[in-house]
Amino acid sequence: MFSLYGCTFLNNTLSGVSTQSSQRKISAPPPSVVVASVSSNGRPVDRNVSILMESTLKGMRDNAPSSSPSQSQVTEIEPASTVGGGVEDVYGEDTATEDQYITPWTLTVASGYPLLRDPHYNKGLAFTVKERDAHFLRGLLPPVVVSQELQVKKMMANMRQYQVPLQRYMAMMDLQERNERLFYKLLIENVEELLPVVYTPTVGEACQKYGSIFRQPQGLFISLKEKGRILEVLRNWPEKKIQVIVVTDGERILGLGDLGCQGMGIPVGKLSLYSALGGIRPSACLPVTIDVGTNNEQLLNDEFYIGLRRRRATGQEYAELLDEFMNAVKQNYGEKVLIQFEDFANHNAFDLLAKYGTTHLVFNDDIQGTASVVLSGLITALNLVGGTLSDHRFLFLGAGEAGTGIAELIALEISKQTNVPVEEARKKIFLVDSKGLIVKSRVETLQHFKRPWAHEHEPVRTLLDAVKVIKPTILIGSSGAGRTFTKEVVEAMSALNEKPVILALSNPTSQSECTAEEAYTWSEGRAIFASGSPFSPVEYNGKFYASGQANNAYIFPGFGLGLIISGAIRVHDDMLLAASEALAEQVSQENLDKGLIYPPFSNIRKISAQIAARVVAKAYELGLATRLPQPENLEKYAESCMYSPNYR
Ligand SMILES: O=C([O-])CC(=O)C(=O)O
Ligand SMILES: [Mg+2]
Repeated sequence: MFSLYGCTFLNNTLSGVSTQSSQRKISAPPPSVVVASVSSNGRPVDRNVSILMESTLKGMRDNAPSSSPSQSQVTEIEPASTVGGGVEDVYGEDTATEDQYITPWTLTVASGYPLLRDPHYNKGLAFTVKERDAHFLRGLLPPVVVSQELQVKKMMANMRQYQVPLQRYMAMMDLQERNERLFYKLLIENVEELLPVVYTPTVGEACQKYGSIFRQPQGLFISLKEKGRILEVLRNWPEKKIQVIVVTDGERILGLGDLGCQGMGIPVGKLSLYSALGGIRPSACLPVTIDVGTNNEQLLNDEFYIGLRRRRATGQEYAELLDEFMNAVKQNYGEKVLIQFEDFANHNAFDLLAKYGTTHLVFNDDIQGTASVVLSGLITALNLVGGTLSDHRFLFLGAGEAGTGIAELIALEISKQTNVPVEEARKKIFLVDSKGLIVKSRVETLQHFKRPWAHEHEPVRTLLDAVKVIKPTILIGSSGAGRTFTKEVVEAMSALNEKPVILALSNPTSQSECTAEEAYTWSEGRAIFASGSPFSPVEYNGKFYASGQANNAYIFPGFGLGLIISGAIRVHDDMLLAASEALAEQVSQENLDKGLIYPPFSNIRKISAQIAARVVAKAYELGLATRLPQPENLEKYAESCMYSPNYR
């Protein structure tokens, strides 16, 4: 028996080793990584073989200390059926299941050329001379050996050459497919510059053009054609130890509407943030797009469209596919896998969250993540505008997932702070939808998630009129409709308030309710402004105004990390409140002096660790954590669990 990177294996004789040209026998000089397997009895390799192989790899890949000398050690692993212990993940859990151990197998090792094509292990020019010899790379690379730091510098210089944002996006995706660690190092070290590339606003354009730019699968596509076979589809994914899934059905991609199957860019982007900002291992992340068709005529007529060419399934057909997916996920990955719902349309998002919130570890980023980020920004804004939350009046444009999600979390916080029932707290919050102010007389025709906001009030048709009669101190845009905070609206807010708080949350930039420049100009520099997508600092009357990015990217990576490392089995609203408070505490006096209500993204890993620590603490307090015993220093613990992109 021997130990490799914390995983214990039994030695045994190997037979039937493959000798394909790209693979070497196990007795060859030091292998780089184990990547392929064949059956010892000549039968074709079946799935169970690769499952164990891949989990084994995960152990090697993710658990290895960076200085581990055993990287070039020859590895012998017993036929799977007799391996007892399974593979421990980073949190010390045995994750392999019985049926992963049934087929006898042997292994071959990849080295040489295929190693340079494997994004998980490729280091490009950073392979040292010793590594080049050990892994049969001599001559395959030019002589120079460079550091990862120099690679980052070169990539950033290249990246800055591209004028068109979508070219930068594609360059980043290429890098992710070529050298994963370099991709994450680049992203982490240049987060403020690259976030708008891999995330909003550019990811929106990427989704719109996904059919044309599609090169490699970056996630799983589960369409109606896979009905009855979703478990099988999940098992086709090469990574087996999944901890976070971001899933969309593409019906409401950012504020861009129904992009069908091309919504895949969103789960891919969100999960790269999970790793870069929240430190979740890339191999533990699974992007999923459920394709039930699209009602987007333009896509249906686009010859490059990559999805099902049919109108959206609804009702039972839709519900059954989703149900099969949710059950298959639990069956395949256990109950502690986090499923993040992303960019579903309102008519499904609330129902899915309610339905699976009691049986799965689920989180809706658009309802809950955005709410937590906005509440945090408002808690911080109180330092600039004075008063407590309950002293303020809130007006929303948009009564969908984000609008009602934020409104509810604000009401919960007010209710907690002032000891009034949440129904009472809701009365300070008004919402306007496409038909005007949501009021009692409309209640019969309202969707269920809008009903708690139907207050006694006379009908009001427009946002401007609503501002005039409600007299809000805080105006929040979450409608997905761009340029709806007009000059008149911002001026009305500024006439009512010395420092109007204006949040234009809709994404991407084209859908923002107003620009930073408009907010500062029309309010004569008095607005406390933040937006979902980033804006550059604005000069007004000789003074520069920077604005914050009120985007759920501040919360979901750390929130998810907290859920995972505590072994949480359910999400609870109190965890969202804890996350909001943790984020608010990260805003410094210096930030506040500049009118910023969010901390800079450059500190995001530290911020995520703080958020995770608070979520972990809350999970234990609520009895929802399963990892025992509770770690002592939660922040240190969270940091110690975070993925590092440095080469080993
Ligand atoms: O993706 C983003 O930037 C924020 C978000 O969840 C959305 O707009 O749907
Ligand atoms: Mg979203």
